[in-house]
Amino acid sequence: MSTSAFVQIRRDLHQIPEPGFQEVKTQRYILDYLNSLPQERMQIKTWRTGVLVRVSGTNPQRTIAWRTDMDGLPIYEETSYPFRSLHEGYMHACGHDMHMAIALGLLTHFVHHPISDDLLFVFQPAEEGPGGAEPMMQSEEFAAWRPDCIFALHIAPEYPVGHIATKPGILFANTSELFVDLLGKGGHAAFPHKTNDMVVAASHLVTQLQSVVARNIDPLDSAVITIGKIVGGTKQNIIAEKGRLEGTIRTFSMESMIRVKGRIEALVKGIEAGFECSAEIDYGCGYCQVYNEESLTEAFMEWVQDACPDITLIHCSEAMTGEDFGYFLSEIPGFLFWLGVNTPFGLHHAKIEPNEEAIDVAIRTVSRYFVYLSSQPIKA
Ligand SMILES: CC(=O)N[C@@H](CCC[C@H](N)C(=O)O)C(=O)O
Repeated sequence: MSTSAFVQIRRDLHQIPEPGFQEVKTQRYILDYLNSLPQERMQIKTWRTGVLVRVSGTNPQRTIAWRTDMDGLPIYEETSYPFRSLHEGYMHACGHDMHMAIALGLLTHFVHHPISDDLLFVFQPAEEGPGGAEPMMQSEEFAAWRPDCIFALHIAPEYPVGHIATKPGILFANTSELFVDLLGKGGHAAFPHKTNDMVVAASHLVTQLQSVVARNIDPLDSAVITIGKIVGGTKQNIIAEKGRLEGTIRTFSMESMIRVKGRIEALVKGIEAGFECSAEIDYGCGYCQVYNEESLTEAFMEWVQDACPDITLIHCSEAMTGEDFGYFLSEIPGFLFWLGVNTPFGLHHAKIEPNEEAIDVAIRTVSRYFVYLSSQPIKA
């Protein structure tokens, strides 16, 4: 199959972004594509809206896994693409369409050119939330095919095509979603003294939250609190009875995560007292850090340096991004790397247009890496 076929696959998938655990059309698309391939070496299972595909090797000593995420984001697309999202209000703005096309490209390559080891392709739902990796790992379907090592990539808008960036050890942060619901007393805009205004309370809370990272976390450690959504009120002359903040917390250490949550809880109590309202905190889903297994990552970086003259390797720093791929890495050795896609708009931006040439770069590099890895003795 030619490279442009996987660009077309990416475009097809780009048009049908779906929220976590609702990737029904995406799963159907993947299954239909798999049906078009020679079946002899493949075993296929579904798990919820995910797909697991085992490609048998010629003389397997181990199982090497490749994981892609599948879900889209609630964003109104603003790209210049003729193949824009057909699902209004949803967009593949985090590159999962690129990731899936790359995974299908790799899978197709190995169906036609098997290596000695078995391969497992993991199409995992709900990376953006509520998190598909952890329950998928606990599933019977995954357990029956549990791999010996696992790898993944994530597109990186800031790096040129042909650049790969990673590092041993921690690459992405621990995350926790954050939802705060405030309940006060609504009323007429002209009589604020008879109400408890939750727009004002929510505004104070957003401002106070800015002090947590600045004043409660060791400056040599890192943490982020982002409030990405604030909801409150119904009309310009009605005082809002309810307010809601939706955000996310990122930390490198679990100690900082506990500290941040403790401070948020204290500030929310202060808001309850100060604004005579009640509040509820919900931490939604949380992901553990992405920790790249040191020896495999170092060996991969050396291999890229020595064997891939077409690739520029970047030794990057860790980032405050989250990824539930961290759950796989908490039990199975492997790593994640950034793949340069050279676009001025960042991840989660309505205008992001990753350079599709990166699809071929990734298929070429990872397929060569798996051939290399499969030729290496298994370490005791
Ligand atoms: C790669 C990436 O952008 N991942 C997401 C993961 C989000 C997890 C969860 N919904 C949260 O917001 O905490 C990210 O935002 O880093």
